[in-house]
Amino acid sequence: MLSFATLKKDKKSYVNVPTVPRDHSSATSSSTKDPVDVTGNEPTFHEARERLYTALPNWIEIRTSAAEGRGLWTTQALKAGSTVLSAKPHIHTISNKYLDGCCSACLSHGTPESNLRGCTKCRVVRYCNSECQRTDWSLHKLECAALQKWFQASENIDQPPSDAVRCIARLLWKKRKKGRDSVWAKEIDYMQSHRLIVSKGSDLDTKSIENQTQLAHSLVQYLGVTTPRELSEQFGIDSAGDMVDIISKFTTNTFSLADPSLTPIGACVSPSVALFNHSCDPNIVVVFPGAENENGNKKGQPIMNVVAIRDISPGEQLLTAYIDTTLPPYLRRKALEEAYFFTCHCHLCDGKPGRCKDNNDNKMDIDTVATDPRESLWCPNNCGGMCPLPSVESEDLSGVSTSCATCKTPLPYLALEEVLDAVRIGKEGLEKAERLQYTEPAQAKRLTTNLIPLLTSAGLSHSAHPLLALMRLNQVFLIDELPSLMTELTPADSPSKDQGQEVLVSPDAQAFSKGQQQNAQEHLDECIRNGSKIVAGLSAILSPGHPVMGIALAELGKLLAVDEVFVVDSTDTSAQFPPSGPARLKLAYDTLMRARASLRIGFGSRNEGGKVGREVREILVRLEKEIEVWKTRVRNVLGQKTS
Ligand SMILES: C[S@@+](CC[C@H](N)C(=O)[O-])C[C@H]1O[C@@H](n2cnc3c(N)ncnc32)[C@H](O)[C@@H]1O
Repeated sequence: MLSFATLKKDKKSYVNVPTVPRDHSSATSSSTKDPVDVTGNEPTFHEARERLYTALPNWIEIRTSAAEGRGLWTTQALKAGSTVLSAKPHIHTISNKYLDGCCSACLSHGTPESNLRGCTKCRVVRYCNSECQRTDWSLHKLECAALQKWFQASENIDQPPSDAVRCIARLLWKKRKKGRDSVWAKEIDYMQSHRLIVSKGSDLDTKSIENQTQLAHSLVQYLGVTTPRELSEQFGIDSAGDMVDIISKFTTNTFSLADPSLTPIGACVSPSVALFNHSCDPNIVVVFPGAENENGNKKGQPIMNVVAIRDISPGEQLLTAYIDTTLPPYLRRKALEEAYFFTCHCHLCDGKPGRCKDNNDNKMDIDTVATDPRESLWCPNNCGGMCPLPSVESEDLSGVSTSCATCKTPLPYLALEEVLDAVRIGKEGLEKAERLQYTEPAQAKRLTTNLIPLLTSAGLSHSAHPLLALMRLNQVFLIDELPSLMTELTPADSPSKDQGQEVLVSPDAQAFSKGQQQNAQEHLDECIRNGSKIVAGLSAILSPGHPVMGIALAELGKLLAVDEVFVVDSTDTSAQFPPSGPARLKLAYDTLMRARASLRIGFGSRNEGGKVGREVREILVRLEKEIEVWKTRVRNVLGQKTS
């Protein structure tokens, strides 16, 4: 997902921040109140403010509140799809998993043709070309030496240090290069740290302390310093507290670096962008338009774009989501408390969907509270409505009942217990499949494939957790395994009549056996069915302009636009999904039109919906031509019949 998500998995933090009421009304402009005592450095944030955050346009105000610290407010109206700001991250790193496949400077994915060239000294990072290598050299030369030493230190080590260690090291090297008094360094110094909470925390969990200690040790080893004095002189880290501070700043303010299809490929830090606070119903998103963006930004300079995903009024706070907002409230709350030390009080978290006790611990009728699509069941009477599902984790469920919010048909108590058991099994299976997806993909795929029917037959809606997450993971495997037969078909081929059959067979597909053709078609259709359920699930949760929505629609539209192996030559395709022939082309066209509209918001209209938006536009042009060919063919057939 977007935002800070992936790195958080590596670095569970220690204590929960005390719950504080959300109080925007008390937010003050930065000119009247300093925010948090972030560093103790002089000058104070208030004095330094004038020189800092030049990436922010002047119509964005920094205000502070007791509950949230600093945040950003707009003083002007913003249209959905408008770019709020473009910032060059202070630092970025490609994660270990993508080092071989992405250019470490401009983030472009390597292709067999482009052949990313590896650094011949460290043999860890890769670049598109010498221009990208040059752009990164001033930092990579330090990194390169550190990586070589890292591998020399132990023959058994064949992995670079963790993503977090590599990113913090780049940050410290660059800070040293820029100078401690530079604006660049001050912006880092003034980033929010939870050092005080962390240091005071009495109920730290041991695993987190171990992780943090391990991270600090690896960092010191990687930086190549051997004495506290070196650490202090070279990097301004004078004590263990300072070390906690820099790690905390990093984990609190780091964004996932995503490619144009939203795959998280690394981490980056931008102090200006880090000033946006969190909401589970965000009005802005942070996206990375890729190397060739509309501003003519040169390769080798990744850019973060902050985009409004709905119309925003003057005076509203600009809020992004730090976590996956398709998760149900109890999981979002846990993720935010563990990683960011706050309890979210956005309207979705305080709306109490899925709860069966009120704030005074009184049992409520589950159907009297709003249905959260993330915790919902289809109506047992099939009226099309939904029943709210109590959260599996938190509450005493004895005697709790639920019924359809539309027709009020109750779900029998025993059935509810069975559903909740299925949800628990699904949750455990999802966690396991997520852990195994890179190391043992076949097992991860098997898990998702087996659990989806279990949860579907339990009545979970497409948007419910963990069904939606399982379908999304399963789709990754299905698309990966899309038979080569499908991808080998050239898009412009038009099907030809197979003698005496009710089907038309693509000429390229004729090179394959009938069985292979059937399997390929069935596999493609399964991907399409799964993709359309994912789109339905996401639509119930995300705003139409959310980039995740745009990418899911684009993926589905592209699958529908893949040439069929068999085209069912029948006029009655109403019962069949996905449809075949012209009906399928039409559905592909409509889906891609929706994708385009969504991408033009989520990735910015100025940017034509990003790289995927531009791809979609090209496919639409091709589909228009194909639809025209079908129409002409139908006109010709009709003409022959009447003459
Ligand atoms: C990336 S920083 C955001 C900027 C930060 N408020 C500052 O003053 O620099 C993330 C931190 O801001 C605070 N924060 C962000 N969103 C919040 C929210 N909705 N409620 C309470 N605190 C929030 C939390 O302390 C969190 O760890």
